[in-house]
Amino acid sequence: GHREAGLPPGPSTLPFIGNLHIFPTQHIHKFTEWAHKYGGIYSLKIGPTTAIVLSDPSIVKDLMERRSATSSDRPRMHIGDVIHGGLNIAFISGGDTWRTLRRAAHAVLKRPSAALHIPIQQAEAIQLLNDMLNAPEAFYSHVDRYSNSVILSVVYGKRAPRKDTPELVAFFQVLHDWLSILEPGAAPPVDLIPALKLIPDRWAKWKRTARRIRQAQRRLLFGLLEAVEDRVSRGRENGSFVEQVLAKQTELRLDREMTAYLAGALVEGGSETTSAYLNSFILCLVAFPEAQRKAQDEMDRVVGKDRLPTLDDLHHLSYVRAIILETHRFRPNVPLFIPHAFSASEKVGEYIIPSGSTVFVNAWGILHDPVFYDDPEAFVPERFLLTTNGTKPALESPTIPSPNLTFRVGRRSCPGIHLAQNAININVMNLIWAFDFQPDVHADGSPIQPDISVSAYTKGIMSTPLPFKCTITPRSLNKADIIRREFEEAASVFDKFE
Ligand code: HEM
Repeated sequence: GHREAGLPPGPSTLPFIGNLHIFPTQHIHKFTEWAHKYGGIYSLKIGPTTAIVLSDPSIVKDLMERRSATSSDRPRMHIGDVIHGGLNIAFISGGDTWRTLRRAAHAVLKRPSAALHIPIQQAEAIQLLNDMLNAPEAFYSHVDRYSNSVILSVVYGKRAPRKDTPELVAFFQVLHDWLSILEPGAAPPVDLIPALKLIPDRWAKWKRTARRIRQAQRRLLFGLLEAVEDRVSRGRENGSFVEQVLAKQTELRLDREMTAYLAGALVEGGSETTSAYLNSFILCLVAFPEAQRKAQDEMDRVVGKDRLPTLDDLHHLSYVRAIILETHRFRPNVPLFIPHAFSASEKVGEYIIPSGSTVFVNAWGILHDPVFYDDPEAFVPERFLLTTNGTKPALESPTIPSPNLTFRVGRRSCPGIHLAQNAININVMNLIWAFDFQPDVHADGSPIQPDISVSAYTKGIMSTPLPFKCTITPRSLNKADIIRREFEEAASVFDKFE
């Protein structure tokens, strides 16, 4: 389609590719290059649909916060609706069902509720250290196991001690199947050409695939739910999300169907995001040894060598806090957010945004904007010691981007933020305390320069470092002993989740 009058400017129209309005296939920096050329608000025409990209924090604030009543929808995703029956909190429109799911998610994920999960997060984090000690070359998959296991414990009270734990394998197989059918080209573009939905089943393979995925997902979600109900009936509660929701079902107005889908969506939302961050953090440590050394020095000064750090220590670790924020800024893991959609048309200056347009919040572009950050392409934790937002000193811009931008703006903000931040804080401190992270070496012993460019990360909604190698060694024998001892002690926490 051509660009209608009144739309913000943008690159020439893109070819007709199914689902591109939901799953960008371009690398994130492309969206930012376009922002440099066309401005803080521009449009993309993708077939008949319009996407708006926001890279200016004051426009983001205006549209996504002040006008959140009309900017909190999600783009239509027919195949997704067929699979989850309109019950996936992250992908459905902002109507009553979403509000009910959101209220329940918030009830069990707000800051004080999230704090109840710290013991299992800590125990799992100790297993992560122990796994890295025993098989450092497999660190990447230890991190994946860690974040999958924690979220399964938090949501269902059932952990995954190994990468091949059946619940874990089944969950992520089904998740993978359903996300891959949404990828551009995997199915015909039914959202762009609604008539395609009318093609009878026998010629429409996607319909059969979608039904098969739906059935597999339901077997899994209800199986996990039943296991919790069964445990509760035997008086063996362990504080999981599903237990809390079951206990408050009437108050939260969640039926069994909604409970099952909400739990599933939280596991989906909470696993890959956390591991993406932690693996990205490790890559940054390897690529920026100077920053790693400064963080270790601070850790040694504040915590010492004879005990593991705790969450309370973070108040005294300003450089560690800065390195956490700089990792978010430098390589945000959800760089374009989950696309929103407008439920009514809106005017921005002289532009008209039609109802139904997709909106991408270009968090990557904002967090790399030289107007706000000195030397934005460099990894400089010190910027967060200079100013709380890491932005240039004495900025007079009315809207200075917040480092929390990687989690939230407006009504669809990440409900898992507290759980995620606790996980990140615990693990970052542990890793800095425990190990040296160094580049992998060539056969002759010379270091292999780690690739920290955006092409070392996945494209699309999630930006995760592609598997990479590095050398991980404990910083002392005593620390290795402490890790082994703490791991044995963690068994008493694990007991309740096995
Ligand atoms: C490093 C970790 C994480 C990051 C960076 C992150 C970031 C985000 C972002 C950017 C969004 C989209 C916001 C929007 O569209 O406006 C989002 C949504 C969401 N996140 Fe997270 N998240 C993380 C961890 C988690 C965890 C641990 C959970 C679950 C416990 C979770 C559950 C969700 C859900 C359910 C949504 C959809 C909300 C809705 O559409 O109403 N996330 N997250």
